[in-house]
Amino acid sequence: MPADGPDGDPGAGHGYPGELKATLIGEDQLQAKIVELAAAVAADHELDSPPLLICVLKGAVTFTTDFARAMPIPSELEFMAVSSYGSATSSSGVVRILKDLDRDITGRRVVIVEDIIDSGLTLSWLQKNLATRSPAAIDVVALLRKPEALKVDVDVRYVGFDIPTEFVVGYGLDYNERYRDLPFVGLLGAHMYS
Ligand SMILES: O=P(O)(O)OC[C@H]1O[C@H](OP(=O)(O)OP(=O)(O)O)[C@H](O)[C@@H]1O
Ligand code: HPA
Ligand SMILES: [Mg+2]
Repeated sequence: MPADGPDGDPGAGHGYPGELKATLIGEDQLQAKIVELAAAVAADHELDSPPLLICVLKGAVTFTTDFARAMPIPSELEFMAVSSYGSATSSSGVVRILKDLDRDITGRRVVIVEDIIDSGLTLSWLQKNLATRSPAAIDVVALLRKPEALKVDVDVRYVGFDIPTEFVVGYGLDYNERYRDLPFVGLLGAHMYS
C-alpha cells in the first residue's frame, strides 16, 4: 500500500492540513478493489433474487454507494445505524441501535456492508441480531479489516484490505465525526487524538 513520505500532506488539499500522517489506501486502489468485490458478490448471487444490502451507518455509507453502483446485478438497499465508538478510538463493546431496518428481512439474502472490522464486536453483534430475523442467508462484505485487532471470531466472506492496527480515517470513517468526507483512507496523526 502506498504511503506518503514525511513531506507529503494528504489532508492538505481537503481542508485538513497537518492532521494526517499518510495515505494508506488511495482513491484508485479503493475503486479497483470495490469493482473486484462487487463482481465477486454478484457472481454468488446471480441466480437468486436481488441481494438486500444492509449499509451500516454511518461509516459504511461511502463504500455502500460505490459498491452498489459497481455491482453488475440489481440490489436493494436498507440502512441500519449502530454505534459503539462514540468519540473514542477503541470500541466500547456496547453496541447501540440508533436506527433499525425499515423492513422485514424474513427469507431474504442479506449482505451486511461494513467499512471496517476492527475488534469485530459490532459485526458479531449485528450478525446475531439479524440472524434472529430469519433471513435466508447473511453474507458480509467489509472494505477494511484489522486482523491483529480482532477480539471475536467473525465470519466474513468478502474483505477488501487487511490493514495494520492503526486508527484510520476517510472514505466514510471518522474520528469525532471528522474526516468521513476524504476520498481515500489515511492514517490520522497521533497528535490529533488522545
Ligand atoms: O469491529 P469494531 O471494533 O466493532 O469496529 C467497527 C465499527 O466501528 C465503526 O462504527 P462506529 O461505532 O464508529 O460508528 P460510525 O460508523 O457511525 O462511525 C465502523 O463503522 C464499524 O461499524
Ligand atoms: O480505525 C478506525 N477508524 C475509524 N473508525 C473506526 N471504527 C473502528 N475502527 C476504526
Ligand atoms: Mg465511527
